[in-house]
Amino acid sequence: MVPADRTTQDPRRHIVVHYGELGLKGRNRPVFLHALMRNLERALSSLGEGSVEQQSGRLLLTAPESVPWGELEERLQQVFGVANFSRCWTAPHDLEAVKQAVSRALHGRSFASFRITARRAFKELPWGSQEISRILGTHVLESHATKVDLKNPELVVHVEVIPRQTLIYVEKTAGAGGLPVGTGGTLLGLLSGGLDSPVAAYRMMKRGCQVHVVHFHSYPFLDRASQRKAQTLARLLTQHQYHTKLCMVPFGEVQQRIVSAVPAPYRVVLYRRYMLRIADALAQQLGAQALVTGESLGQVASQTLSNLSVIEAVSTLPVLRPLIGMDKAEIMEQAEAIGTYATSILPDQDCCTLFVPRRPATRTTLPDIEAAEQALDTPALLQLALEGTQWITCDFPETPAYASSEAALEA
Ligand SMILES: Nc1ncnc2c1ncn2[C@@H]1O[C@H](COP(=O)(O)OP(=O)(O)OP(=O)(O)O)[C@@H](O)[C@H]1O
Repeated sequence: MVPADRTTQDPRRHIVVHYGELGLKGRNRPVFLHALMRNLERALSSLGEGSVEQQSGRLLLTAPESVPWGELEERLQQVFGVANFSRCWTAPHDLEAVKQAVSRALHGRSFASFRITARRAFKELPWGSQEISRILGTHVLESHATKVDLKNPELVVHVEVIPRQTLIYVEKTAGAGGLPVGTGGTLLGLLSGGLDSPVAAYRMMKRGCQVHVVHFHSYPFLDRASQRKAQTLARLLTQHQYHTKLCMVPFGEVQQRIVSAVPAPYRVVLYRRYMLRIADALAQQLGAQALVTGESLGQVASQTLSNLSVIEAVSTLPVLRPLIGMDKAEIMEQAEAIGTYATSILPDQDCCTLFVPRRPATRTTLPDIEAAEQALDTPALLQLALEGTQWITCDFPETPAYASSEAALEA
């Protein structure tokens, strides 16, 4: 069977992108559209010369014909703000040309039944939607052994008449939904090597935020496994936002001081409070407006309501917890769907497994915890961690700078 696109003389692939929630944005819509167009350009930037153009409530993309459709599909499915997209064929406002474009779109396909769905975003033409459907329906019946089925067709031929041309497409691929990254502000996500925090970061990216990430590790007390996982996870997340800063914070020394000065049941809450203090300072440097964690109510001892409020009391920024009401099974399902599951379940020793007490306190109070912290020199601990922080930049498509920072970590 000859692939459909071989018959066209046009050396470019055309793609029509429909956006969902963005269309409801009223007078702010241009800002959201601009961000979506910029993100689509970035997503396709390494695939050769192409273009992204806005036309009448949809976006039209071109890419070199040599790029396999599967590769384009994979890239476009990662762009937030896209409701669906389709490979399309274009024709001028001329019915004979439209018929030819329909033939090109259907070339090599066999289907038992079909329907034409015509829409006009441009009404200054003599033919209406019904007439277009009738003429093109007859054309398809003449060229294919098939029948019309308006209710349950095997194939839907979409025809959209827009001001400068007519678009024809037959298959829609669902997009990622959400809002374009860059429209919701900047956040700093606390990224462990585990299952929950990458999902939390993803959910905020889907709402249009740029999420930089911070990972706390206990090297050289523990090996580098958690750092490698955090780096792989940051790289996976970068496919959706194109640029991520990953801060690697040495935390082992801080933990040792906590262990030596504070009653064992309080350790985990104190670890978290110091993580948030450090993250808060890094967020200020990054211009981030809030922190994000993968906490979910009741999942472990540090995630009871009383402990969560004692922990967040140290942050000057809002602490967002997009997974707070989700079950572990739901989070795991999401991790699978976004491609982080396989990395998250790789064995590692998270820094918080170091010196974990047998019976962590599940109901701490702020006065008790603040009294316990009196035994610690908090500014000195923060300085120690911040001075040792390593900054890694992840870009998508990947750059040599990323490869070199990764090599440095391996050393
Ligand atoms: N080593 C770490 N580096 C960065 N953030 C961390 C680290 N450990 C924990 N966190 C943050 O604290 C949250 C709660 O961690 P905790 O270990 O209590 O729960 P968890 O359910 O195992 O989370 P996760 O699956 O994300 O590791 C994490 O979701 C993450 O946002």
